[in-house]
Amino acid sequence: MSTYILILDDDADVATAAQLLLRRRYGQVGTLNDPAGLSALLARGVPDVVLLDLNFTPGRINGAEGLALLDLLRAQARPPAVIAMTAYADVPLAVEALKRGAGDFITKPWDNARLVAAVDQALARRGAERGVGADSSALMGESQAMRELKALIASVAPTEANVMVLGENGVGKELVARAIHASSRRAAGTLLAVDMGALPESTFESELFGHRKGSFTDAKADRAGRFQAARGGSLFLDEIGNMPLAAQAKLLTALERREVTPIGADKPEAIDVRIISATNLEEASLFDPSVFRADLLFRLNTIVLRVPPLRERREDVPVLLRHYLQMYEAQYQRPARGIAPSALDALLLHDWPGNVRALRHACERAVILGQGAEYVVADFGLAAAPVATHIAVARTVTGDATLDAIERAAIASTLAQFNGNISHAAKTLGISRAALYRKLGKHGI
Ligand SMILES: Nc1ncnc2c1ncn2[C@@H]1O[C@H](COP(=O)(O)OP(=O)(O)OP(=O)(O)O)[C@@H](O)[C@H]1O
Repeated sequence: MSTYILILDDDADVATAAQLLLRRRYGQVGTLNDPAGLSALLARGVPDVVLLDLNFTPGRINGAEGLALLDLLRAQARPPAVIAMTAYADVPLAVEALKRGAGDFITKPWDNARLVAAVDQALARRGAERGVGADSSALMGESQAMRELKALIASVAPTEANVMVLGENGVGKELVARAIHASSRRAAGTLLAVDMGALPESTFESELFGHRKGSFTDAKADRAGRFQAARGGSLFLDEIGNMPLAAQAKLLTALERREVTPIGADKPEAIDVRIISATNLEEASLFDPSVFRADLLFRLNTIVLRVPPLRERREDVPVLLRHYLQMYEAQYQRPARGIAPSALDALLLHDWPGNVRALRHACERAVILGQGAEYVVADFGLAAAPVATHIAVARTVTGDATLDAIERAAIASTLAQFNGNISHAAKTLGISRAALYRKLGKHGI
């Protein structure tokens, strides 16, 4: 999850200067010069930190408009950390902003080091806030598979063993990595995530191991690599299966020697990180030497955790639906609604090829688009669900797999497949429309 910082300032030059400064350190840094665009921007995603000019509109220096924006930001379901800014050393306004929930206050023109320190502190505060709720919201699900996974995490976390997390896209591998780090002895350090699949080969060494100023044309200053930056913490190497073989060799050397040599440095530096890696590759591919080096695999997979796809733990679907629907209802300030029974059946039946991430997106879509008193199947925008596992679903829904329960699951699934179109569903099921209506009545669908 990358950091998203927003700078709200009507002075485009000021906003751009802050953006250039912060972009060197943080993930995504956006600017907004017109406060009218704030609501639309928040609907697309709430930033982690907002730098808010309190004297936003030229000519209005009482700060009322800035404070109104601050209220809007603080009213979000997961409010961003706000750093208030003003061109005037206006102490009463600063105090008012702090009272209304701004976490910090700086005056313009700012000192770069002070601004960066303020953002760092804001992120740390937000991380701490997130941490409190995270344990309950992270890794939800009480299926047998999830309970076993959580038990494994609890026993593996306190060790220093390298862990490899396997699973399809969107199953929650990064959440598992975060849970391991959070319960480890390194929890006070950072967990730094690196997308190994997205690292270009040309910058691989510089990114991971760092470089010395002047060691190549773009090396304008010394730069610490991710290994050094994660010192005392954990390094999450994501998409490890997509690394080119040459890069694998360099990573292996670093892990074997437990040291890295920044480009242009004359001596190596010791590393102090725990490696948690993840891939969505099938295990068979990992054992294929043309894809992955066996010696590197051996270094990384001291412990292997497998996160099962959602279709193998359908019992977790209702709790995940509830969680994400409630989250987006709060975020988009929409009324709380229940799920129509036929929609729940269809959601349980769905194979979720995109796993929890896809379920989360489907919930967001339903909250935004849903118009009725309850959410219906069409709100979730599912692709036609393959009718594969009626028996398993019937068991999940009713606790047994009687012919009746299986029939109900098959009907619900087929209806979902055709977005509720009775004629199409009846034709596919090989019964008349009238017969289908009777069965809908019988099953209360
Ligand atoms: N058990 C869970 N409980 C709550 N949310 C979950 C769970 N598993 C996954 N998610 C959510 O689903 C999304 C995808 O999770 P995550 O990024 O951890 O998956 P991933 O396996 O690392 O994905 P990828 O392979 O695409 O990198 C995130 O928004 C995450 O919060």
